[in-house]
Amino acid sequence: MTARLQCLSHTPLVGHVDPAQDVLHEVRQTIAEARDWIATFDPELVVLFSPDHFNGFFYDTMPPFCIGMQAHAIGDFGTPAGPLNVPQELARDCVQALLEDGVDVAMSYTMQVDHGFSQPLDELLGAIDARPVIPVFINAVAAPLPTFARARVLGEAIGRFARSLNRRVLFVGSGGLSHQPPVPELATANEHIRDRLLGSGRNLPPAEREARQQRVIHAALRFIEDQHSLHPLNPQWDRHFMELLSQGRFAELDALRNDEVSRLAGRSTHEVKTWVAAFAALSSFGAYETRAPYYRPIPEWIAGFGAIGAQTQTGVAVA
Ligand SMILES: O=C(O)CCc1cccc(O)c1O
Ligand SMILES: [Fe+2]
Repeated sequence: MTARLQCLSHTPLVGHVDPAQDVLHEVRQTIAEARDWIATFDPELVVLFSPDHFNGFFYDTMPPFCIGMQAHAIGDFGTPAGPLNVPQELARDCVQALLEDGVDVAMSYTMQVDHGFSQPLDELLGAIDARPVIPVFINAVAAPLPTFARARVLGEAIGRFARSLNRRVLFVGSGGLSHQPPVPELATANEHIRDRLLGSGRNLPPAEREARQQRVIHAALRFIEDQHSLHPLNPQWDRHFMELLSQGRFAELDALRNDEVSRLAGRSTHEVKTWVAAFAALSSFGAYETRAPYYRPIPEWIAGFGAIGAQTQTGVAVA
């Protein structure tokens, strides 16, 4: 009964607006090393926690959390498109176990996902369908948002389910850290954007998809020149957050307030709830130790960019 964890920032700007060669190299090394570490573990099941960016989930019915029984990546920004390898029976068992455990989640048999899911699968496992994966969506952009405490509760319950399987399980958290790319908000949206956020954005016409991507690319180019053109990255907050996770300080993570986090580190920082859920899941297997922490603010990617691995402590029996 063993489990590992890998958390990793994502950014669709890779290959569109890249940092200097040495930074790029450093990030590639970090990811390559994590990929090898995962391959050595040879996980039989992956549980991937990720947000969405109004590509698969909209305000027509926006769940705080949703588990996919089947999922399809749209391939935004040139990320891999196509079906994920979701073990449907197992995903269904997971939903049932959560409901019986007192954690209500939504489910989807037609889950549409974006770079938040496809990028870590591709980078860490080699392809989006390389290994069986249960995709777990956490709403990180459509206010009002779930709390940090509920992300922790969700993670712990998924961890208990995973532990009952007696398989090698890898938990992955995708997104963060501090950042605020130009993701629209319902409160300030014009009529057209509002319509898109309410659900008509599910399958954007190609020209509008392209315009949307160009908007993000241009925001990144501008952000390199002026780091106040978007909410500034906050390395200090990011490092503190990674420290809390490393040390398993879940009470302090629970106490993080959504409005405060948005104010300090940017609205999309809520993506880090995927990290909280992943670490909470691992904590259900017992005490853990972290490995290979990486952090660097990368304005080219509009991201406080981080990575960290963790595994249950060797020699510590799980009760
Ligand atoms: O799809 C979008 O509009 C947002 C893209 C995006 C940009 C930078 C960092 C991210 O984490 C991210 O998701
Ligand atoms: Fe994101």
